[in-house]
Amino acid sequence: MASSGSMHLVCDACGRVLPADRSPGRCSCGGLPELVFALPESIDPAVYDRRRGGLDPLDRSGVWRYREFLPPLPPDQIVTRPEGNTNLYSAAALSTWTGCPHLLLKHEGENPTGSFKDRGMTVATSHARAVGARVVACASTGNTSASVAAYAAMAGLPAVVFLPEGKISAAKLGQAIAYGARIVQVRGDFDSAMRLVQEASQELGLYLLNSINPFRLAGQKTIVIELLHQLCWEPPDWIVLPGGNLGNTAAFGTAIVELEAAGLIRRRPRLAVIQAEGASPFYRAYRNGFASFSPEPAETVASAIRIGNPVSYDRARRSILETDGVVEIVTDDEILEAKARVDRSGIGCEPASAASVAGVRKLVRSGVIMPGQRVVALLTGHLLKDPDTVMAYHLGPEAEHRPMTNRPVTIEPTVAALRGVLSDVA
Ligand SMILES: Cc1ncc(COP(=O)(O)O)c(C=O)c1O
Ligand SMILES: N[C@@H](CCOP(=O)(O)O)C(=O)O
Repeated sequence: MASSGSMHLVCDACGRVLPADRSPGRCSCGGLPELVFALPESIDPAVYDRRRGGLDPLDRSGVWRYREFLPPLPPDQIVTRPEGNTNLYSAAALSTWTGCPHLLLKHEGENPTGSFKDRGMTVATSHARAVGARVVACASTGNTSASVAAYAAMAGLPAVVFLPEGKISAAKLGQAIAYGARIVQVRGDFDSAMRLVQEASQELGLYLLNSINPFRLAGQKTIVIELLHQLCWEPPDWIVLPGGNLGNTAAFGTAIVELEAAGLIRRRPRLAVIQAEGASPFYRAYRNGFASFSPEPAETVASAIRIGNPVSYDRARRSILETDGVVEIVTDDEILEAKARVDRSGIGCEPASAASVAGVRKLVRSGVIMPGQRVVALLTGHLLKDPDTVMAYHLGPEAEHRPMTNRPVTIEPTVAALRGVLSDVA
């Protein structure tokens, strides 16, 4: 690989050097591969302002613009749409509902395939191409498979995606089908699909594109880098994000430490990771002081974070410790109400994303987040990712007990009939 000389992989458990010229998998000791490359000791932030307005395809990407924090890969192998450049929003109704006046929402659903996964996928797929991978693969609750399928198609690589049968949204399945991935439905949950794909990638030589792959995490660091750039390098007090397989939690901690070391920020924002109550192994470990960790069966309406054995548990624990972070849980009802409110604000998101907004509200109510603090909550996926949940919320059997519901009406094609249903507004 032309420009990989200054990069290598080490096991984060035993320190062994691992090969960087193939799919980065677990070390034989079970540890996870960590990327090591030269990071900037200091950097003039003006370089990023200049690149933001540039025409170079790498400068236009909200990932590759920050390439000083990415592993060196041959530019001619880079697969990019481009990604990132996602907006920060405020909404008065959400500030009121959460009790957090200084709340911003960073919408990662604005990425090319509708979720944050594209930020990691551009880096990992480029590495896969640079090392001559023949087939790429992932296990997925839906978003990773959509992103893998799209980036593999752009790279001209076959993709195999392992999905828990019947457990991902039709919209996400439709994306993977449309982009041309080979779909393998596994009888079991996401965690069993994840186990299978790790075994299969070793046995069959598939290049693994899940977040166990540190090139994925390198790309996902740019969510934090870009948001701090948008805030003129003045960190918020909190960054609040949903936690599933915990790749983002891992990547965010690394990004914060690296940005501080490079002199771009002078203090660390705290991370608050929000899990669904029914899929909360990380929360349980946090509550026992990280003394032990046990995987558990997972169930939640937020299918994207229906994960009971997160691969990046150890990395994420480090991020919480390094940022004085917290982990909290929210119920499915809280997630659904938060989603309805984010949707009604005109911003919209998928259910797992709304966990972060529900989490802000809970953390304000418990006094962990102070009302005067500046908070950025991450919206991880687009509203259109999960229309089934929208329909169930607004039209399903529970609808009449839910806040913010919106039921379509059907009328005869006459103005008189219309008057009858619009009398409160027209
Ligand atoms: C929409 C969405 N939100 C949140 C998550 C959780 O992110 P992570 O696995 O990085 O914890 C996922 C997938 O895992 C996701 O697809
Ligand atoms: N929600 C994820 C689960 C897999 O996570 P990954 O970050 O390890 O790929 C998905 O969309 O599949």
